[in-house]
Amino acid sequence: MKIDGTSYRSIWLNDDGWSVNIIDQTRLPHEFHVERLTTVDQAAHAIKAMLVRGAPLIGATAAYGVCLGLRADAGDVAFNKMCEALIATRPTAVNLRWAIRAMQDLILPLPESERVSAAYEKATQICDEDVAINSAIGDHGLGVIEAIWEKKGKVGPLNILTHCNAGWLATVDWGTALSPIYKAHDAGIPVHVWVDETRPRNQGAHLTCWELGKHGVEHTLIVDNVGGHLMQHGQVDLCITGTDRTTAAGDVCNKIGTYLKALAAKDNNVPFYVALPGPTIDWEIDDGVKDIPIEIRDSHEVDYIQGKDSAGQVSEVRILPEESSSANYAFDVTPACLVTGLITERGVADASKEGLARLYDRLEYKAS
Ligand SMILES: CSC[C@H]1O[C@H](OP(=O)(O)O)[C@H](O)[C@@H]1O
Repeated sequence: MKIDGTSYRSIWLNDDGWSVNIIDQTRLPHEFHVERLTTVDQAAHAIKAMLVRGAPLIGATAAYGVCLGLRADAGDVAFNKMCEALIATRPTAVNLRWAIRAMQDLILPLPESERVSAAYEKATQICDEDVAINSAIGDHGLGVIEAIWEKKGKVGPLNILTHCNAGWLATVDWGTALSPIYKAHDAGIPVHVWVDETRPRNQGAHLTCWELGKHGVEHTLIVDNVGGHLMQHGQVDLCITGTDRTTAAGDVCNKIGTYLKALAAKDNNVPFYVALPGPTIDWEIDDGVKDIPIEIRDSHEVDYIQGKDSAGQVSEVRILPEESSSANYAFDVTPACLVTGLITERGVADASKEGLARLYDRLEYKAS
């Protein structure tokens, strides 16, 4: 996507052909900083500390992390060790496991002399495929938006609520939940986005607002608990969120608070769509609440909030008493029954085993 007229992806190879550039998302929106990764440990840290985040981008960063690690040591022992270290960075987004498995399937049968070049080719392919997938999600999501816009009598603006950041910063480009919004904006539909700030790391305030602003999309930041009120008063025409892992039965794991938004949407008959790239589907499980590991992150993220003060200095301040403790659950699971539809690169699927199996030619999976 464009930043002040310059096109960027969220991750890209340097001119040296081997080191990897990322946008350090922990510094946005107040500072745009490009971080250069030269080792697998730096890639692992970037994922764990959320310099990069978002399921597809986590997968892409892990794939390039393998490339960087193989440059240092292409032997089996080192390779298996780096794969374990990358997998251990964050437990919920399935793209991380998928990307590492793809690299293992590719690399292990190869002689050491061929591993580095093959890994870079695969990592580049993963990134390019992600961009194509997300653009296609945007096209199919545009159809959903156009239908709701039509039904509304094309009386603007079309109010869309989103949670966290599932924009181009969460992927290599285009984004998932925001891709249909960008396409609708570019098609001249007057979209307005309610942006959940998304405590505790405020990906909505820091990242989604920044992205939408750079693309000229009208938006309003809201605190996380406002969404239900807006829906009760007819101020939300549809919700679109991302997902970090969706089960074969259509249960959706996404940033903490998504489930509550889906409940409010159901109660107010507001369409609740999830933008879902194929690599984010976990075909090995059906029950998301039971089987998806929910990341519990350091309480520091809850206890402190980051911002820029009136002197223009970026710092963080503690928001609770020293003697109080906090809990930091990073994701929750929205059962398929609360999801209106899954917007994928192949089309819009019902949030069901049958819906996904049909769309992904896996009809041998019988609805359980
Ligand atoms: C397209 S994946 C976006 C997804 O990832 C976010 O989680 P995190 O920022 O912790 O990586 C959030 O769940 C978004 O919906």
